[in-house]
Amino acid sequence: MNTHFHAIIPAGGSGTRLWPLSRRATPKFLHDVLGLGRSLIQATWDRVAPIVGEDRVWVVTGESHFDQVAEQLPHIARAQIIAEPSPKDSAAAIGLAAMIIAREDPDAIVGSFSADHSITNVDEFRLVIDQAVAAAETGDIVTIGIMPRNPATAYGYIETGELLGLDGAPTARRALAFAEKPEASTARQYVNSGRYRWNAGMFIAKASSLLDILAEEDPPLYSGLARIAEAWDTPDHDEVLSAVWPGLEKRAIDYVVAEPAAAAGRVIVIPGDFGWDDVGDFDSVARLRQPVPGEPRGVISIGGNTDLLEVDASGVVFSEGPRTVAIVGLEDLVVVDTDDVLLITSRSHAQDVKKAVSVAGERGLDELL
Ligand SMILES: Nc1nc2c(ncn2[C@@H]2O[C@H](COP(=O)(O)OP(=O)(O)O[C@H]3O[C@H](CO)[C@@H](O)[C@H](O)[C@@H]3O)[C@@H](O)[C@H]2O)c(=O)[nH]1
Repeated sequence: MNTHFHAIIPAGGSGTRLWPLSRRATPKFLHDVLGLGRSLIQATWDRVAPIVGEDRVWVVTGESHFDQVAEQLPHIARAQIIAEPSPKDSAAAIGLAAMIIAREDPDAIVGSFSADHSITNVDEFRLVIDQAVAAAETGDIVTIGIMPRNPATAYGYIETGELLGLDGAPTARRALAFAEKPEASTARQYVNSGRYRWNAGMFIAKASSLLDILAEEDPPLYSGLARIAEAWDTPDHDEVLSAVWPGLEKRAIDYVVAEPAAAAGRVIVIPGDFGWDDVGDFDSVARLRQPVPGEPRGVISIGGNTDLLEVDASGVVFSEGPRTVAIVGLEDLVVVDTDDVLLITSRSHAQDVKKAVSVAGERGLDELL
């Protein structure tokens, strides 16, 4: 075990495509979306804590989710749950954690692992992360590239270049560029070329390298975070945080660190094929719950004490209540039954659920968001 390797789990995405299960007050990472008996953030902890050691796992989350995270992860030190006053996207979240870690451990290597992903082959994941840590010793930013299964438009793509022949990381390649969420036709070209991989949103790097790039690319964000990190364990914590945080720009780590580093030839990609999925929508939930890939079974029921009456039907039902749900003669249906919202859609429209959330927002139905 590399005793300088720390895991950062950013837990802040809104998960609107999994609404009304995922809400502002209880985002998707707090739910047992996959029916594993563990929420997505607990499953993330289960994967990364054995790799880095329990005392080197850090979570960055909204202030309002602090208690729920602490309750779900009883083995994390409360000082390692970094609470944000408001969402400022992944660059601020990961940057602040990296600064706080680097103050304690200047030789730290940090790896960011989303709180809401699914990985089915954990042994292979571990081997790939071991390679990533070895590659990070070069001082470059290391990312994981997943072999695309289809021309998805919900992911970023990484253009891969030559094999680097690194010690401890035999499959490492140079990453030439990132392309965030391309159009469908561009995504098809990428997949057909065989040179592109999905960006799994994992970045492994020396904290000092990551922070140097952040400082160069976005000086105001860097200096704001540096002020906060400096005051983190001091009596000035609250005052500095509330003075500086609201003014920070919302930017994703992909734009602030990964893309400029790739342009400077400083990103390494490790190919990873370990059953990765970002559990982005109900279609992916239904797929992940299939016992046999590609073979749909009847209706999958998750949560609650729901009795399910299914006749010639398939799809996925989430229910928080005791009501019986009957589905007759419908294929690939998605039903989510909560106290105040009933969502009915199909797996093929799963991406559009976020539009319902926008409509609810426009109508001022904030209590439903
Ligand atoms: N703490 C905190 N975390 C945040 C915030 N915003 C985003 N995050 C976290 O940062 C990670 C990525 O953010 P997303 O907003 O979910 O990114 P995305 O649109 O899915 O795209 C990224 O991930 C894809 C893979 O899932 C990539 O394919 C894509 O290129 C990109 O890296 C997630 O773990 C999310 O919880 C925030 O304000 N605060």
